[in-house]
Amino acid sequence: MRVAFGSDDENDTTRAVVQALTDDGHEVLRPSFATWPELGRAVGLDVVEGRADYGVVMCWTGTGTAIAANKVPGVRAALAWDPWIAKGARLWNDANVLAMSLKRLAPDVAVEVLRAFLAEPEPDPDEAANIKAL
Ligand SMILES: O=C(CO)[C@H](O)[C@H](O)COP(=O)(O)O
Repeated sequence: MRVAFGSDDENDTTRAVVQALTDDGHEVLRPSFATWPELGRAVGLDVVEGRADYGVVMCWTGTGTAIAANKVPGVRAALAWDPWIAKGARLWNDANVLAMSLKRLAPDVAVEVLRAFLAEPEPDPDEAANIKAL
């Protein structure tokens, strides 16, 4: 898949996420930005304008980039910190952008969260009306 990735800082966790995307055969897009609000918007635009299938945004907390991405119409960004939350974001919310904290997730946990998010191909049809109402 094509995954747009942006992070406002770099550490072992962000490097592990990018490495996992590459190892898993995804095409990684790296939009340019200066600030974390721009980062969320740039990744969100890559998704809604069709350059990427999914987005991954990271900042110290994950929250700011999630809010910024969610300001882009059509983006459903979810802040996730464990694989179950990430899976649920895809399954029950049809999230198209994953947001994670680069400070609070260990590299192996962030990679597990990432893989859980990208492994869930289709939302639960029972949630279609709720997702449409978002
Ligand atoms: O977590 C964040 C936003 O939610 C940012 O990463 C954190 O606030 C640091 O930003 P800056 O380097 O611009 O001060």
